[in-house]
Amino acid sequence: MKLPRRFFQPLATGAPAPFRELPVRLERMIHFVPPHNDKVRARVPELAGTVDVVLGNLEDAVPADQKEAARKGFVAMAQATDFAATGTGLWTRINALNSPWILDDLFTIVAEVGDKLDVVMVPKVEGPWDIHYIDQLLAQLEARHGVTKPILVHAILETAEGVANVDAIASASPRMHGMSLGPADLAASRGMKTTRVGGGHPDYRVIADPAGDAPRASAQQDLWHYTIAKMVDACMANGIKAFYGPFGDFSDGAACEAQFRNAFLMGCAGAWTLHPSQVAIAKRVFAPDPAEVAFAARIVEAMPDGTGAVMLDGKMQDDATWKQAKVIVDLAKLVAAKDPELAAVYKLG
Ligand SMILES: CCC(=O)SCCNC(=O)CCNC(=O)[C@H](O)C(C)(C)COP(=O)(O)OP(=O)(O)OC[C@H]1O[C@@H](n2cnc3c(N)ncnc32)[C@H](O)[C@@H]1OP(=O)(O)O
Ligand SMILES: O=CC(=O)O
Ligand SMILES: [Mg+2]
Repeated sequence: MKLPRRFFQPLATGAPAPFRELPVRLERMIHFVPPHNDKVRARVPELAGTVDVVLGNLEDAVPADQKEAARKGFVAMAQATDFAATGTGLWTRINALNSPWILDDLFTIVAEVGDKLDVVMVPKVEGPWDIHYIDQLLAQLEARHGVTKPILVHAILETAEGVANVDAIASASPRMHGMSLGPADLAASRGMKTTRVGGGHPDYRVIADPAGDAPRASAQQDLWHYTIAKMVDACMANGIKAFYGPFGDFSDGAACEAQFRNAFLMGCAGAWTLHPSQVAIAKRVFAPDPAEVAFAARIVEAMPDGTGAVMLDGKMQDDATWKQAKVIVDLAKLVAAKDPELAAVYKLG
């Protein structure tokens, strides 16, 4: 374990000091772009103003013979657009630590566009040792290339070992931005019997006790509840953010919305969008419900210093519900600052 006083020291001479607090940013969706696909890449300047984060994906879904093209495409798209002008985050997902591509990914990207990059998403993180490696390497590259803003690290939780080590991953470095659930790789790693990317499974259900000859009610359960809860606790305990990852069935918007909403209600800040059709879903889900915002605002107003007990519409409010209300009001303010339509609906001062 590193000494507490050394936790925030830069890991290389000349590297920027790590953030003490995460920058406050609205990240309802992390929109995946395949940078080797010229047609999709050409849409990025227009797309950038409509999503909270644009991520250039270099890992899975990029064929092995296109890895170099994806890396070059990412550099080109990072150079072509001023993401900061619209408050849009610029992220990349690098290849896994055991792949032949990761060094070229980081060496090229930090050298070429390190000053524009907000977050590096690291796949298949197994334990804190993976984060320590990336942390050190990024510090060396930041120092070499004069990058002045620290590049953050986002881990994908997608192996059984990673889930077992989730707390240690979340607290591994001040560079940690957050974590995303990777249901496809995690399902494979755990030996789960599904070919779906996220969402439920019709055979994962509970069944009511028999009652004579009546048909027995049964209901589908959430395969991801346990892991999302574990991830949210690990992240929030360490002051970083939790995200739901991909939902693979683009034809089932309702199921995507239900999966995203469960994650939102459980504490996640956002989810991945892999297709333009999922962006509107994420915008709808990861902004608080206007009626909840109005009620939360009444709680905050009724308890100006956040202490005591009051009744609102027959419901008891106290210091704890004031904190719940603050979560909703603070998020609504963040959304309103970016979305004039919701700002008009929320009517927050
Ligand atoms: C499962 C574990 C993981 O690792 S998930 C993360 C890895 N996967 C990805 O990053 C996939 C990202 N998405 C994609 O590459 C594409 O959406 C794929 C899956 C290839 C489907 O594309 P396509 O067959 O063109 O779909 P489509 O005809 O319905 O597209 C309609 C128009 O939208 C465009 N589009 C598609 N995807 C994106 C995207 N991610 N960002 C921006 N634009 C996108 C298409 O080019 C198409 O455009 P147009 O209407 O023809 O001009
Ligand atoms: O990378 C994401 C996953 O689900 O696997
Ligand atoms: Mg994966």
